Amino acid sequence: MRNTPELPTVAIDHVEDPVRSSPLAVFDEDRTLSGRRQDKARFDLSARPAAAGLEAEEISAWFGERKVLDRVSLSMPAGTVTALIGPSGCGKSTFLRILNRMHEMVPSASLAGSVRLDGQDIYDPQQRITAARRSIGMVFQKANPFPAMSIYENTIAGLKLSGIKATRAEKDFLVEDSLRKASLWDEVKDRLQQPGGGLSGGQQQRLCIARSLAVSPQVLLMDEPCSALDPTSTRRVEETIESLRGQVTVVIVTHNMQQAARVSDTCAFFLAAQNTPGVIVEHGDTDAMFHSPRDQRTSDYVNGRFG
Ligand SMILES: Nc1ncnc2c1ncn2[C@@H]1O[C@H](COP(=O)(O)OP(=O)(O)OP(=O)(O)O)[C@@H](O)[C@H]1O
Repeated sequence: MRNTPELPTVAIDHVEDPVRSSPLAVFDEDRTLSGRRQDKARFDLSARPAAAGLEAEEISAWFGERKVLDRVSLSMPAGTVTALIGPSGCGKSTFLRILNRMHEMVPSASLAGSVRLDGQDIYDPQQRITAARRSIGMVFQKANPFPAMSIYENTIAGLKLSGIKATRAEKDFLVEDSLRKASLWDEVKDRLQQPGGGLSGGQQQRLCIARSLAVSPQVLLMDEPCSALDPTSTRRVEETIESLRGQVTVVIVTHNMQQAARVSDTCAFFLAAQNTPGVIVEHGDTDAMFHSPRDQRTSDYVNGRFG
């Protein structure tokens, strides 16, 4: 990966109204003393959206003049886990960042093609960037909790940034629920007010997953989330992915073939031949990709013969 920015998963673009675009907010009609109507945002757990399918169609990407992806199409069905595999530099992370509009944050970057979330083009000019980023969360290779913020506040940081009001009981519920889903609750339940930066690397990564889950994403993108973790932490993250199946659509970039085989339903093998942009050589059912690939290059890669 190159030096693209590592942002919190809940980056907010202040030009837009973050409350209006939040999937967790409902609006109560309220009247001020002068009789003027005003809407008040409040937290509503029942408003949590279901997993959504992602369809990438004919995606090409450039950094300056250099084309790094060429007409890549991939369907990521709702509630499934898709692994993106392939040698270094073939465009997996670039593709992942295109799925939640992070690629466009790199000044020289451009792209062509479309990404549809439940049929809606996230690049449609009518669509808000913040809405796309909130529905499509991201976890990075390097854990990035807010170090001085408590574990409790870290978990619900997205709620706060969205300006959504929640009662103490609702926040407590969300903190526990998100930390449980991220397989971290038992380890931190007695020290929720301690700083997130005081956790181990593996725990920090799971805290970041909990923070992403707390804003109820429909899709969770994970860019080599275990590459800096020990085997135990890796197993916990994989358990989390397993438990999210059906509830959230997960797309994970991994260099670990055993991990791809363990966690994913479908796999996409990316490859960039010398001086050419990355393409998907083969994609399909993970079992088939590992045991009876159609393309010799896929067979060579999954069996460790190159890359
Ligand atoms: N910010 C950037 N500016 C210029 N070129 C970039 C930038 N980020 C990535 N690239 C280039 O785009 C190509 C694809 O990079 P990308 O990080 O998407 O590949 P990758 O398959 O995820 O690699 P890795 O597995 O090593 O993370 C590479 O040639 C890389 O050098």
